[in-house]
Amino acid sequence: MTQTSENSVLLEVRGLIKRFDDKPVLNGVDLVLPEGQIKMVMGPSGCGKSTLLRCINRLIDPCAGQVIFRGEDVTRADTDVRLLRQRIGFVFQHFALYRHLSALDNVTLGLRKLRGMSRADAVDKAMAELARMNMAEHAAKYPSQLSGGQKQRVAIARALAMDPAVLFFDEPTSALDPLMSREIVGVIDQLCADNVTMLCVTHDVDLARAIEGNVVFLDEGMVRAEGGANALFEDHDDPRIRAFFSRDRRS
Ligand SMILES: Nc1ncnc2c1ncn2[C@@H]1O[C@H](COP(=O)(O)OP(=O)(O)OP(=O)(O)O)[C@@H](O)[C@H]1O
Repeated sequence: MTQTSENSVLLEVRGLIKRFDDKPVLNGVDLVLPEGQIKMVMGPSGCGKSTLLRCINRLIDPCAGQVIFRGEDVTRADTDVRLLRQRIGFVFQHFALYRHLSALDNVTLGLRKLRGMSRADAVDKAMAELARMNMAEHAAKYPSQLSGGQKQRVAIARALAMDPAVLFFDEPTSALDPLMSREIVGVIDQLCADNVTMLCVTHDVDLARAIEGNVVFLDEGMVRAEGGANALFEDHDDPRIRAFFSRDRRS
């Protein structure tokens, strides 16, 4: 890990509140993500992790609080939501690749449709990102011909190809067997070394430990603890946090 703590702030969440039909889900979440760093969001099922990601990229609107993205309040009504989403690369648990497109065309699609790139330029850019993910030799294959780990590499290449300011991961290893999970842990570790800014929702204790990133522990819609992954797991004095991690270790 070569990340430093001196970087400027890319994303700041201030007092974020979200209710669904009067049911509180986020109860005042604060979070700071410096440029070039990774933050892992962990916590029990239903504590609001995905809701937090969706509020930040305005797939849903928070009830109160602010999201400051490179100094700009993107919760304002006049925010250019399309531009905001272009600055956030999203990597999903189940890859979300188009089955009828090759790995290469899954990556070129956004470059051509959203960026208006020529086919030749899009292919150059896509091949560079696939090579970065060690997937160049599989570029012509369709998702059904790829392993889960390879599909996730293509999904990451697709997100990176759009030159996002930050990558959001929503459970990037949950759909993978242990061997493929380790493969993706290696990829994320490499992105950390490359100073890619990342916000990663995960249940995967092994991922959080291996990456040694900063962990935000969310419970009942609030940040209950924050710190280095290994320190939180081993030394935290809150029994709920210890219970969470010991339960995960057995699963
Ligand atoms: N669109 C919605 N309408 C109503 N309730 C919702 C909606 N989206 C999420 N919720 C509720 O909000 C709570 C938090 O959901 P969320 O998916 O953010 O949790 P999570 O921490 O990501 O869970 P998991 O770890 O199981 O994925 C849950 O009780 C969920 O049922």
